[in-house]
Amino acid sequence: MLSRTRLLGSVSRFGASKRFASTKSLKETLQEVIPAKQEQLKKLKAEHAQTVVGDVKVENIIGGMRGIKAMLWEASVLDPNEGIRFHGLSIPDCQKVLPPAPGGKEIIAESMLELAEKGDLPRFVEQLIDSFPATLHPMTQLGMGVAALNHDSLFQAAYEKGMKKSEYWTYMLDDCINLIARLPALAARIYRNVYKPGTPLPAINKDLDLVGNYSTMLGFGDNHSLTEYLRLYIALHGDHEGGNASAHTAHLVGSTLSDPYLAYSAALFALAGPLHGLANQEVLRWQLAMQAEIGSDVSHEQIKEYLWKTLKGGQVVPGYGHGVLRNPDPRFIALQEFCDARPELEESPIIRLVKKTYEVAPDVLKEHGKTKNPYPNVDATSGCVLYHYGLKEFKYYTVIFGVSRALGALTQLVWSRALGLPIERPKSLSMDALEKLIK
Ligand SMILES: CC(=O)SCCNC(=O)CCNC(=O)[C@H](O)C(C)(C)COP(=O)(O)OP(=O)(O)OC[C@H]1O[C@@H](n2cnc3c(N)ncnc32)[C@H](O)[C@@H]1OP(=O)(O)O
Ligand SMILES: O=C([O-])CC(=O)C(=O)O
Repeated sequence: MLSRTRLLGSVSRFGASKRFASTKSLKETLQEVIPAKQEQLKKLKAEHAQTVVGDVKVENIIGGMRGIKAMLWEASVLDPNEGIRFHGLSIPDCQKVLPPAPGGKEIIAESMLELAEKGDLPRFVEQLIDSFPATLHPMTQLGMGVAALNHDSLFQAAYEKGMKKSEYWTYMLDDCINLIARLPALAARIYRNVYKPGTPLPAINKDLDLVGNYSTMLGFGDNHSLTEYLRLYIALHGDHEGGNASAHTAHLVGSTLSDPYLAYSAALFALAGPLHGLANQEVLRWQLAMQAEIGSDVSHEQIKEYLWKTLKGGQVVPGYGHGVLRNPDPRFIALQEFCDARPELEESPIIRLVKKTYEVAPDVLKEHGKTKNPYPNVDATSGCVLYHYGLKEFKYYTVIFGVSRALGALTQLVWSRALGLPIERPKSLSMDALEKLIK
């Protein structure tokens, strides 16, 4: 059962306007707010179906659809200069209004959904994960585990029985909550198998928040600093409007009425690319290689040289640049503030190196002259704090991102089904057809 008494942030994330404790379940709250959203969509269709809101240029077609306004996404909107807003709230706003876990200070992603009660994995999924070789990348394991959870999809079962379109969202919501609840056990099992084989996995503690449980199952339950950092990390990575590669993949696959397990599994494989979520693994690998080559106590000049070596080698500087943002990512700033507030992090060699890199990289990238955004994104710093606090296996970092991104991508799947959005199917063109169109 979902909590009837403590629904603050979860209600906010799913789009209701209330930001105070509610006695209603999430489903009851959604039942109340969905009709108004459906009405809003109906009105938009009836009154503005032909209103033009942007142009499509050839550069958009050949440039990965960058800049085209082409998706509905309810939970968050990204401004190129200010960064992400969740239901209108910036990251500092969220830090003011969302509650922490008991005994903690950082905001928690789910803010009180009692997910722990639903968090255990089916035995066959545990066996499946245990059968993978430790050499299989943790993200591959996560995607396969999530896909296998569709064995128990309520949405798929109800579809087979012939549910009505108006009922889609309720089954979708149940599946999405179950998936969010099960992700920590799945992700922690992968970590245990790959990096700590043979160690026991603690049972889920029904009195702990989602991330508190995740941290405990990872074996870091006594590490209060890391647990608090994970809470902030998972809250910040939850959503980044709809067009990013992982969220968009979930949306596309979900639009075929695939169940949320399949849709989110697909999203995870998009997140696993080095230009997207895997960049947090790449950043640490790159910063450690820099440290190994030039040391930790280095000058700006030495870092500049290393940056140029990377660029001249034809590689991207991981953690810098963005498809939409044109300023330093406010998630990067929030994580830097976390570091600045803790003396042990200020002293950490890897964190100092990341910070020093930030002091010179934008100017080097400007001089290099290619990237539209020479500033750091969230991945520039997210891994180094994990590393400092003892979670050193950086091939695992994108799994933590994957636990988080479910919050936004799955929220939208519920909205998409509640609003009856259609299958996604943009028009493609060959180069010949494009040239004909230009003429
Ligand atoms: C959570 C996230 O997903 S945040 C993003 C994480 N990814 C990274 O940090 C990887 C490094 N960054 C990048 O590769 C890019 O900036 C991306 C993928 C994030 C955005 O890509 P785009 O929108 O295509 O960026 P942009 O339009 O600025 O690219 C123009 C050129 O600059 C280059 N460029 C962009 N960022 C960088 C960078 N960090 N280092 C070097 N070159 C860069 C591009 O590769 C491209 O080169 P090309 O013309 O030879 O193809
Ligand atoms: O918005 C993007 O394209 C990439 C990103 O930062 C995210 O998905 O968090």
